[in-house]
Amino acid sequence: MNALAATNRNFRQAARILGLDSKIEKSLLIPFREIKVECTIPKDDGGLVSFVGFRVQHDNSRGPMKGGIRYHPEVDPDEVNALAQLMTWKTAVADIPYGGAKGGIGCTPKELSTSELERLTRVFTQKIHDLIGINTDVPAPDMGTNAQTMAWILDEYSKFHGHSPAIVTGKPIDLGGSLGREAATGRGVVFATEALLAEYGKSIKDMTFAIQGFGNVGSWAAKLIHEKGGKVVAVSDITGGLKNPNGIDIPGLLTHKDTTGKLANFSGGDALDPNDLLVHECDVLIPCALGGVLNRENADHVKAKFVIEAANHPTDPEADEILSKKGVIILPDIYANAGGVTVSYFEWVQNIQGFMWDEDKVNNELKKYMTRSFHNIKNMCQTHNCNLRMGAFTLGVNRVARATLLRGWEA
Ligand SMILES: NC(=O)C1=CN([C@@H]2O[C@H](COP(=O)(O)OP(=O)(O)OC[C@H]3O[C@@H](n4cnc5c(N)ncnc54)[C@H](OP(=O)(O)O)[C@@H]3O)[C@@H](O)[C@H]2O)C=CC1
Ligand SMILES: O=C(O)CCC(=O)C(=O)O
Repeated sequence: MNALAATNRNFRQAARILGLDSKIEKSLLIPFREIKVECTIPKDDGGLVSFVGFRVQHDNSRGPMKGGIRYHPEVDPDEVNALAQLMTWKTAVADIPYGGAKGGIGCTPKELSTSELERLTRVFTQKIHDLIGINTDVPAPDMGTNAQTMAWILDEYSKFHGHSPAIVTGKPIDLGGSLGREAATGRGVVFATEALLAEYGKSIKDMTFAIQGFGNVGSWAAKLIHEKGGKVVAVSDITGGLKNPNGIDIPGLLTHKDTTGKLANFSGGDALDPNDLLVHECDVLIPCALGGVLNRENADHVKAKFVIEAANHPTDPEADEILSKKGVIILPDIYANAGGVTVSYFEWVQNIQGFMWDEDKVNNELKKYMTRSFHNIKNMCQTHNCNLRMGAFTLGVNRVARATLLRGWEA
């Protein structure tokens, strides 16, 4: 089942639990707008190369649409659609005044030079600049993009609309980015994990962790877990995996990845086949890379007792069912990774106010939002006798449906 079919299925199940009117259900399934653009750029060697870029704006009933832009070879319209819809439920679960959107370009960023990436980002921005805006649709980083990508979008957008720092979040601090945004998704994952473990009388220091992906989200999650006394026993990126039953030296590994660009060849552990990371012995598994990685092929072999979905849509519905039957507790993506968009919201607020918060304020507010959402999800689980994924979906869908109804349909 592809990401869109899986996301639609979860949404429909939540709609059924909530007894949602079928007309509202249908209107929430159809995205507000789907944009597909051709992006041709000159290569450094003088040749031309063409890419396809997407921006799907799913829903704006609760506020401007919000979501990252992904650069990855597997970006396709269905996946972007699913990720945009997930953003709508995520912003509603976090109770921040946004709708949902997502963008992407089908490319392999590691095969492009910095100048080629800059040209590609600028061409994409030229094609969509009149369809995004600080009160309509605010992009941010996702897989394969970063603060520099946001700086190029800000600059290109500002050529058409005047200086507009609030047009993107996750931008460099020097251009109005928020302190704490770079770490926010990983930090939110840690706050979410703490809230979940507390329900079982456990804390991070009692647990062993396996983390798939060591980019923005995975590396920050690993660092913060390590600082809290948790034992990270396995990690992986595209280049390979690493295991150490006594706990990996995460600060050392971060330095190694910074210097070499990869996890491979780090001396503080044994090599691990990256495909085995998800079924490695641990208490808590945190996928922080691609979608669909937990599926019917591997779900039955997962050893973890808890799965924290830091990636978007890492668990397909078949795996969801297998893991639930095994008693594995899954903290769903639309809550677990909401720390990023929550601090994006703080960044946007700071840009609009023209006033910068200090990092402690950002982190303390983030903890408040993550803790409050966890308790709201738990209440939905109790009310509807459902698991955490359906608790989060019903919470988000209900808020969006209420906003949609209140706004009405009069032309
Ligand atoms: N950035 C954010 O604020 C947010 C991100 N997310 C989600 O978190 C996930 C990760 O995003 P982010 O950290 O930003 O992305 P990055 O591009 O910074 O990092 C992605 C990481 O995944 C690794 N990776 C890719 N494919 C594989 C694979 N097959 N096996 C193992 N590792 C792999 C990459 O390896 P390598 O380093 O070798 O390239 C890299 O370490 C995505 O699902 C994203 O949608 C969710 C909310 C917010
Ligand atoms: O920070 C944001 O606006 C969006 C982050 C994102 O793309 C996500 O949560 O999946």
